Amino acid sequence: MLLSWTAEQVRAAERPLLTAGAPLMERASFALALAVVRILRERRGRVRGARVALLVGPGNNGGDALYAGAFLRARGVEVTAVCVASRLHDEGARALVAAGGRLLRPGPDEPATDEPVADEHAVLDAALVLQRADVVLDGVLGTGGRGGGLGGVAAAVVERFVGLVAAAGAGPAVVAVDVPSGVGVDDGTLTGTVLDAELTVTFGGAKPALLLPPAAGAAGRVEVVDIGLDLSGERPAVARLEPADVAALWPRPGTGSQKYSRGVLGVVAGSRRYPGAAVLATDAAVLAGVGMVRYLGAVGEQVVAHRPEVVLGEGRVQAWALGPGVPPDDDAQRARIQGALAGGEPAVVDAGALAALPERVGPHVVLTPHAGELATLLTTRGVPVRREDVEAEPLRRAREAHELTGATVLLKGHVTLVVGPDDAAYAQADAPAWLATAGAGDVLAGLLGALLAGRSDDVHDDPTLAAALAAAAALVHGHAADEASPGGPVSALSVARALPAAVRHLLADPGAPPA
Ligand SMILES: NC(=O)C1=CN([C@@H]2O[C@H](COP(=O)(O)OP(=O)(O)OC[C@H]3O[C@@H](n4cnc5c(N)ncnc54)[C@H](O)[C@@H]3O)[C@@H](O)[C@H]2O)[C@@H](O)CC1
Ligand SMILES: [K+]
Repeated sequence: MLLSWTAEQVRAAERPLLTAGAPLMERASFALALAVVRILRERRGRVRGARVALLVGPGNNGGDALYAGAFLRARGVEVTAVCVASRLHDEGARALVAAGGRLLRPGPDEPATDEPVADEHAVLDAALVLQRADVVLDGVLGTGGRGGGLGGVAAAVVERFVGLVAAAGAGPAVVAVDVPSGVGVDDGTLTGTVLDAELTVTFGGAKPALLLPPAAGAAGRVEVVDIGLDLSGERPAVARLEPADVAALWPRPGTGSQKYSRGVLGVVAGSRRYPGAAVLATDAAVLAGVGMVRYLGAVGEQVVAHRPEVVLGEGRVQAWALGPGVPPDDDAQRARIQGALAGGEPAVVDAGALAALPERVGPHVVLTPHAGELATLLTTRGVPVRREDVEAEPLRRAREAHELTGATVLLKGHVTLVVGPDDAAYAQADAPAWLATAGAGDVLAGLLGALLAGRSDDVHDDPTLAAALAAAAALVHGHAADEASPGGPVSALSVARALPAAVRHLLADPGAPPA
C-alpha cells in the first residue's frame, strides 16, 4: 500500500529527529542527487559534463535542491541555481558555491506574490539556463507551500521556460523536489503556475498531492526516500492500494463454499432504452466470481441471452448493484432501488440510482458517481457546485458527499477517489486513459457489487471495509482494461471479459505488474 501524510504530520515526525541532530536534509538531498545521476545516465550515458539547473525558493525545499547541486558538482556536473526568492537557504547556497556551482538571481520577488516582474531580460536568461539543462530540479516550494501555484519571478521564469520548451518540441527532464512547487500539498489542488515533473523525489513519505488528482498529474513518477521518519503511529491521509492489498481483500472460495455462501448479488439495472447497461453489469458480476446474480428489471431476456448464468426475479441477496442504465423517470426501477436500499444490505448506487438515494444511508452503501453526477448530488443537497468545481477539488467534494449522505463515495475519474468513514481516503490510478469509454462504469458497478456480495458479512461487521473494497474494485477494473487491450483501445464488454484473468493474475502473483 502506498501511503501519504500531510505536511503537518511530516513536520511533526521530523521534529524529534531534527532536535537530535539527524542530518535529514543531507539524506534528502543526497537521494535527490542520486535520482538525478540515474536520469543523466539514462539520458546521456555519462554524468560528467552534464548540465543541471536548480529552481530555488526561499526555504528548506530550496535547501534540498542546493545541497543536491553541491553533490552533483562533485560528480563533475555543471550546476546553476536560479534563485527566485529574496531569501535563500544560506548554508545550501554556500555549499553549492564552494563546490563550484553558480547562483543566478533574476529578480527580488517572493515566489508567489503577484507583483510585476521588473526585468524581462533576466527572466529570459534564467529560462534559457533551464531550457539548456539536461535536468531541472524544481525546489521552489515544498511542504511549506500554501498552494495556488507560483507567482512573481518564479512564475515568470517557469512560464517562459515552458514556452521555450514547447517551441523547441523537447526539453530537460524536470524533477520535483518533494512535491511540484505550488500544488496544494494536503488537498491535491492544482491552480496557477506549476511546473509538470517527470519524477518527484519525496522525503520521509509521500504527500497527498502526489496521489490525489489533479496535482498528481503534475508529479509524474513518485520515488519515496526514507530519511528515517517514524510515521507508523500516524493515520495516513490518503492511501493507494497495490496488487498485494487487493489479493488480501479478495474473497476466495474454499472447499466448503457453495453459491449462496459465496454471495448472491441483486442487480437492478437497464431499461428498454439502455439494455446494454444491464448486460454489462451482470456480465461483470458473474465474471468477477460472485456465487450468483439475480436480475430485476425490464430487459431480463437480453441479460439471460447474453449470460444464461443469471437468475431472473426476486429472492434473497447479500448485496446490490443498483442504477446502471436506469432513467430517472423509471418508476418501477426506482421503487425496486428504494426497496433494496431499505433492506440494509451492502449496495453499489450508480447512475440512475443516485437520484433515488434516501436522505441518509450507512457506509455499507457505496455511491459511484463521476464528477458531473457528484456535482448534481451535492447541488440537490444544498451545496451548489458544478462539474468543474468537483474536478478542481475532488477530495473535498467527495468528502462533502460522504458527510451529507453517510455513504462511502467512489468518485470515478482518471484517478478514482474513494472516501469513507474515519477520514478514510484512497486514490487509485490504475485505469488506462482508454478506459474512459461507454459502459465502463456499468462494469465497475457489477464488479464492485460482486465484491460486496462476497464479503457481505464482513461489511456488516465493519462498514468501513466498503471503502477498501471499492478501491480494490477500481484497481481490478484498471487491470482488466490493461489485460483486455494492453496500451490500446478497449470496450467495456472486453473489460468484463478480462476480469477472470485479471483477478487470477492478482491472486497468483500480486507483485507482478498488470499484463
Ligand atoms: N525540516 C527539515 O529538516 C527537512 C525539510 N525538508 C525539505 O523542506 C521542505 C519544507 O521546507 P520549508 O518548511 O522551509 O518550506 P518550503 O521550502 O516549502 O517553503 C518555504 C517558505 O516559502 C514561503 N511560502 C510558502 N508558500 C508561499 C507562497 N505561495 N508565496 C510566497 N511564499 C510562500 C513560506 O514562508 C515557506 O515557509 C520540504 O518540502 C522538504 O523539501 C527535507 O530537506 C527533509 C528535512
Ligand atoms: K518543490
